[in-house]
Amino acid sequence: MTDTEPAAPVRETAESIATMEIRGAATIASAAAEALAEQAEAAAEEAESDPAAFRASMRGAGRTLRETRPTAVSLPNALRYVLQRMEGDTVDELRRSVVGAADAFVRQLDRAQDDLGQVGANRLADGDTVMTHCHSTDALACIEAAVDQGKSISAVVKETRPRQQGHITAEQLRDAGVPVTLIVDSAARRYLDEVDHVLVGADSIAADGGVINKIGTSGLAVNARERGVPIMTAAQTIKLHPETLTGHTVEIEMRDEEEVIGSEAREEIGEIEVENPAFDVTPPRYMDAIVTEQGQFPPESIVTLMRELFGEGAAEPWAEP
Ligand SMILES: O=P(O)(O)OC[C@H]1O[C@H](OP(=O)(O)O)[C@H](O)[C@@H]1O
Repeated sequence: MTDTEPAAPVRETAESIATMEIRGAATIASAAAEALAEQAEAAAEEAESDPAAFRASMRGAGRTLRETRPTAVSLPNALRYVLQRMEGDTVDELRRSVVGAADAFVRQLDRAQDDLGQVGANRLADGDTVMTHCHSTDALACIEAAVDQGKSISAVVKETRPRQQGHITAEQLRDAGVPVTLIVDSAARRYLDEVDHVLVGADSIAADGGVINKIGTSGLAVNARERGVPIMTAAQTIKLHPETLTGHTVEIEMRDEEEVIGSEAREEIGEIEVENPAFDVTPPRYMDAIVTEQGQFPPESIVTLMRELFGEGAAEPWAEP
């Protein structure tokens, strides 16, 4: 480990996030916090009695993790939570503060998901069918809580091209005892007449209530509105994007074309332009509710909660001083 190179656990976590072996906004946040805790242990040995070296090493790890994927704000919010709580005069004090903050962050994340699951479950009635998009642990928490409340829930699960995270959703819902019908994305509108709710997660929520989620969410939301089917986003407050309070937009990740068109098909078709945006923005007017651990909000009012939680702005404690 050198000044610029973080310890192995951070490098491995960063690589796994970039390749989407670790994916899903909440899971990414929790993996990043845990990697910082491991970095703190390694840096404490390396830095011995040099607090400045320890701090520099933690900032470097933060930068490596931050650079993996751009859209899910839960990642920088996790790094902020942990690194802003790094305090102490000695390396050992600094180490303990980082490990403690990372641990508190992960516990808070789990609790928030349980709490928002209860709120989301209250919106679902016994006998309801829910349509899902992609794979969101926050969204699944709502269905699982409804099932725990004794409600009978069925699901229509969109496969979610190009990475087909819908398969994970289908498997997990089936294992939770929820009858599942898997459909291709383009069949969604046809099935909207058969569902009572659309339920999606979020990677980021903007100050105007726009929901940034897996590509295809905005089209689904417009169709749901046209069919009169309510659509909700399940999102812990770590998905609130503080930079949008000051007018910044959320960067949409563009992924490799290989996810859209494999090498064989590419060879057959020949030269052709391919684009692969991973996310899109659903305007607040097409979303009925944002369900968080602090209750449900009309999208347009989420800015109030955002100011309360992130009003001090979007610090970058991983930046070089
Ligand atoms: O935090 P949870 O609710 O688990 O997931 C939130 C969102 O993260 C995922 O992104 P990706 O699959 O990492 O690109 C999906 O867009 C999902 O809706």
